[in-house]
Amino acid sequence: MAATTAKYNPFAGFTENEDEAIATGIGARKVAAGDIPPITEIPVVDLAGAFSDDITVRRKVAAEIYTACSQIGFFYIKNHGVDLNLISKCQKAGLGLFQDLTHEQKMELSMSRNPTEYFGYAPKAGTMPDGAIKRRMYETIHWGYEAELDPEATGSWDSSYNFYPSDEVMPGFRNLMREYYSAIMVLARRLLKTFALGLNLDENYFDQFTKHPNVMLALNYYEAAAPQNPEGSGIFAHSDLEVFTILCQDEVKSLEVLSNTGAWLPANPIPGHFIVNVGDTLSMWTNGLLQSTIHRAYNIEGKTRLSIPFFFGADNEAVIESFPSCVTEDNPARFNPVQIGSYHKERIHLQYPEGKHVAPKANVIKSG
Ligand SMILES: O=C(O)CCC(=O)C(=O)O
Ligand SMILES: [Fe+2]
Repeated sequence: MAATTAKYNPFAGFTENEDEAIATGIGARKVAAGDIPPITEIPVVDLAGAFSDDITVRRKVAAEIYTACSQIGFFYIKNHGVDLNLISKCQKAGLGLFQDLTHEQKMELSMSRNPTEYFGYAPKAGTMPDGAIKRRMYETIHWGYEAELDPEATGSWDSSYNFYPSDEVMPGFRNLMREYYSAIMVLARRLLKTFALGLNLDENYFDQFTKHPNVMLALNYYEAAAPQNPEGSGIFAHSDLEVFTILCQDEVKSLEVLSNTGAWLPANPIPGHFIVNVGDTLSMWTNGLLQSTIHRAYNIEGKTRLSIPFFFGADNEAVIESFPSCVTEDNPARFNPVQIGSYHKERIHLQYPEGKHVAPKANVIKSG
């Protein structure tokens, strides 16, 4: 076993200690040296070709993404197919949820009321069942998978775990967010095929692990904090746990990505672009070939900020075990296999201990 197996802690997840996150998280493993060039910026990929009917055009984009992911694990995408008008409507409505609803109205949607899943609203600091306070630097709301919103769904699914403000409280909000959810699922399914192509796998290779994916759409709301108080608002250094993340930022600069030089690279918003990053699951599946990179966001520009991350995770019963094609004599298996359902729950629980920690449901797809 390579030395990284002992050092890597798959549950480092969300620690408030940045040095610990960097030392034990899966991110930022390849240090610039020898034939690994120092990374000084996050590449921009034109995704139009990924939707082409021509496989050679699709392969070209896939190769570009593979390079970006093997070096920094983050890339911007343009021509991603999601309507820009829809995005700005969601950003406006999202701000409204945090700014216009009362605390009581938000708490009606609380994650702590969700019987089984970590979906719903979570305030900036959560009170845990044991009375302890969990420090978070942002407010958030999460929604999980609905087969109805997935172009490649293989069945229907109970979606009662998703809490939305009612139409009386926020007219049209639920429909709008679900429209965005559908659009981003189309993009996510396309990205999955593109990752597969870049790895020289069958384009549909990931289908076997993503029949009822652990997908989560979130709105993160960050209050304005003073520059001298970065921990007043933001998100601590971490790597994402899922397969990949598609992040929609507003115009406020905040996100930073840990480069292989040890420097924090700004990942400032570019209008009309999303940022995509590799999560721990994809990094482990590819035996570290693709990088799940540590990132953080301190909101010290003096403005409130809303980001819309979309996390694409795999099926509960799937196992994260390096793909055979990614294990070689030079790169022996680096990670112990983990089952996705329990891994997800344990990692998410670290960040949202007010959610109920019940055993993950098997991904039984209801027919019809
Ligand atoms: O808000 C951001 O820019 C980053 C959010 C993020 O990293 C996360 O939710 O995992
Ligand atoms: Fe993240």
